[in-house]
Amino acid sequence: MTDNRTAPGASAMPSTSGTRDPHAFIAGLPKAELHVHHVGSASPRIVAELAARHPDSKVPTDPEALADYFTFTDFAHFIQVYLSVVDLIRTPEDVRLLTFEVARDLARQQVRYAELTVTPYSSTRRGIDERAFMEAIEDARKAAESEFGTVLRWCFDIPGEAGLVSAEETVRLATDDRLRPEGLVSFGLGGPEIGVPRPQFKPYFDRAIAAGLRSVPHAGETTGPETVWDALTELRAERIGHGTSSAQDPKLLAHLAEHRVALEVCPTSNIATRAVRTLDEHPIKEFVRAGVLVTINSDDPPMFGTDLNNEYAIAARLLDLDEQGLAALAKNAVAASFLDEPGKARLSDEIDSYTSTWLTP
Ligand SMILES: O=C(O)c1cccc(C(=O)CC[C@H]2O[C@@H](n3cnc4c(=O)[nH]cnc43)[C@H](O)[C@@H]2O)c1
Ligand SMILES: [Zn+2]
Repeated sequence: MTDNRTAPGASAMPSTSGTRDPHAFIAGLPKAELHVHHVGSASPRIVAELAARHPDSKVPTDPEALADYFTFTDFAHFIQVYLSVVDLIRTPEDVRLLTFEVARDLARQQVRYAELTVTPYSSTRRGIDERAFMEAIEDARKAAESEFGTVLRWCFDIPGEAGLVSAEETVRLATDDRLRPEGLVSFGLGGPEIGVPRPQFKPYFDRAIAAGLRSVPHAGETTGPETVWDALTELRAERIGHGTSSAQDPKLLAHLAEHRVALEVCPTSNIATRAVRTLDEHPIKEFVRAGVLVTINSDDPPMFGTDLNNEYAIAARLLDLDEQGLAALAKNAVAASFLDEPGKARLSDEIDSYTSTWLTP
């Protein structure tokens, strides 16, 4: 096991099962977020502002009503609600507002670097001009970096259930040199997995990879480990979104560990969409035990009533981590990110120096 993987119990510091409360440490810990959706990050504050611009929307704006609205019966219900929030984003100015405000919320949690999953198809098909869409996200990315110091990068994902038309549109937007945004680093696949086999997307991933993008599909969130194998062999995945069901296949876990294919684990999301019954049944421990590179992420934080700091606190409890263990987890995300090597070294050093200052009496 390399030193940037979490190894519960490997650290000399007292664990979170002792008296230490990890929340303050986590709040200040510099972090990278690798699995967080653009629209799924719209906080009640952002939703309220968008809904005020478009009062015909059925999305409630009162925070209490919104909490009820964001309670899901299953994954299909989650997607239905998700798409109602997508319907609130109608103009390039809405896109810019959403992106900039999402960056503000990330920066407040000491997220220094985030790969934000954006679904351009959902916006262009609703009539937003493609060039204006790209300009809006890029403009917000640059403004956020200079105002908050948080670096954003994009993952363009295919909304799988919308079919191959959406795959064609997404790969076109991602690879056309006149449109492709500077911040784009990866290509993904989201939405439901049941009835949406991964192999059909191979030609689109091949084109994206040929254009220099990294492959990060969702897989094994709501279907079995065979979907994760498909993502690896057909879509050449370098990281897996969720990958929860990998725990059912020891050979798969060994493969992920050997090839350093990181899992983007989002514990609260898995409970909210009913992919996993309870947090205590979450397979994160099995992943770590098998030597898989585990990263902690928030997915659609306001929709799931969480944020990245809370996901780290959950991981600390499930994995019995102390400060060193949490820092190792944060460094896993840096290692698995698509930052360049100097960027990775800087952020890892920042995590180390924060941790040693914190632990110095
Ligand atoms: O935009 C459309 O018109 C459209 C039409 C048909 C189907 C879809 C989708 O399936 C959109 C799904 C949307 O969900 C996003 N997302 C957010 N969180 C997750 C997750 O945990 N697992 C999978 N997908 C997720 C994803 O980025 C898609 O954009 C859209
Ligand atoms: Zn996701």
